[in-house]
Amino acid sequence: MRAAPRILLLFGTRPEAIKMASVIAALRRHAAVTVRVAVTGQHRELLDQALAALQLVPDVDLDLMSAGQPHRALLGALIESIASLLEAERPARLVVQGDTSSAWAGAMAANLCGVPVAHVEAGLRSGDLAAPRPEEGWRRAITAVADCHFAPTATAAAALAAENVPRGVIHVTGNSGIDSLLAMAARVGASPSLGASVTSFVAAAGTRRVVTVTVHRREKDIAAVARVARAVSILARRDDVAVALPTHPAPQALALARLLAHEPGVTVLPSLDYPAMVRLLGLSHLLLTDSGGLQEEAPALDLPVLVLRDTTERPEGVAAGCAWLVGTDPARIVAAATRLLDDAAAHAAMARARNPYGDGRAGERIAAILARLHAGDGSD
Ligand SMILES: CC(=O)N[C@@H]1[C@@H](OP(=O)(O)OP(=O)(O)OC[C@H]2O[C@@H](n3ccc(=O)[nH]c3=O)[C@H](O)[C@@H]2O)O[C@H](CO)[C@@H](O)[C@@H]1O
Repeated sequence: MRAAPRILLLFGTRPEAIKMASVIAALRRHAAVTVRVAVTGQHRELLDQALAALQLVPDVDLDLMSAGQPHRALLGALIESIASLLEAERPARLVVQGDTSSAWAGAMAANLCGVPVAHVEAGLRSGDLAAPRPEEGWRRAITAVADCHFAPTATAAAALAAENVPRGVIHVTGNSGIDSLLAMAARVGASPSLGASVTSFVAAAGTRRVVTVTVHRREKDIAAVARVARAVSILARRDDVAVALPTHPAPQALALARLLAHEPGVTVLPSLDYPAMVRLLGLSHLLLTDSGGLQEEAPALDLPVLVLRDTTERPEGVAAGCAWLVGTDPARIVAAATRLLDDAAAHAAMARARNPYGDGRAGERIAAILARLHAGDGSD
């Protein structure tokens, strides 16, 4: 009797868990493959919060994060532990997602061990190795060792083709983050107790319009964070606005929270669990962010987004009219936000623009391709 080939999915952070969840669920419906899930624990607390919200239980937990660990020490530990895991598990394929250090280390360890790599969310490029660093470099390195590339959009597929990745191994699937978002928005809509940690903020906001702000990119220097803080403090003084500031363990997010903690119109929230974040986004009038995942999610919820970065690897949202790239200049941020707060037609045009990131079925498409690729490779 032939054993079904194993597909190992590996990740370590909150956004990866959110974007892998639908791929894992869809792959588990294919009897021709055995699905194994391993987590690195790269961002322990936020990962665990997301796993719980998604009802996802990993088969293996490498638990590699430790307090005060320098990033380069984490990278070494990741390579060592993932290579040992691959030797023990002997999967037919490793699947990684996006651009985190866990994804990079997984792809490099698999290359070392001769395990083929599939990359979910392939082909994103800012064109600048320094923004975001290290993610832009990690993406390019993963592309170099993968032999199966799941591009979320035609733009991402074209970026891969321009780097000479053969067309036959590039698949345009949509972004799997939209699958999880739509599923979670439906769950949150049906259950008032889900994501209840934002309820008191929402009650206090009353009739004021909610402006949600998140900043956590590690390449942002403190001066850039201070510029964003200045812009947010000006917006928060409007009597028709309530600013929600969910934090993050990254120093940039903590610095922004410190700078805005005493502004009366700003509510600093802890890092929200995924249902609470989805509830907050659903109630927001405007989103200001440097997050990658939030740039994708906002258009699917008809929420205009101002991107607090100078470049983005997600030009589709800007081209579709769902997002404006505003950088970190306070005057520019305030002018854009003021326009969207005061000009209902401008806000409506942005909210109505078509979401370019997917239809909620990316996980199904990715799973079908992986199952087809490995259906014949069982071992005796
Ligand atoms: C450079 C870059 O763009 N890199 C991205 C990066 O991550 P990111 O920038 O998207 O990271 P975050 O902002 O942390 O996550 C976002 C998710 O978290 C939810 N959320 C947010 C705040 C909160 O309080 N509670 C929550 O639940 C939110 O709804 C959303 O789903 O890694 C990904 C994986 O490889 C890549 O895809 C991706 O390119």
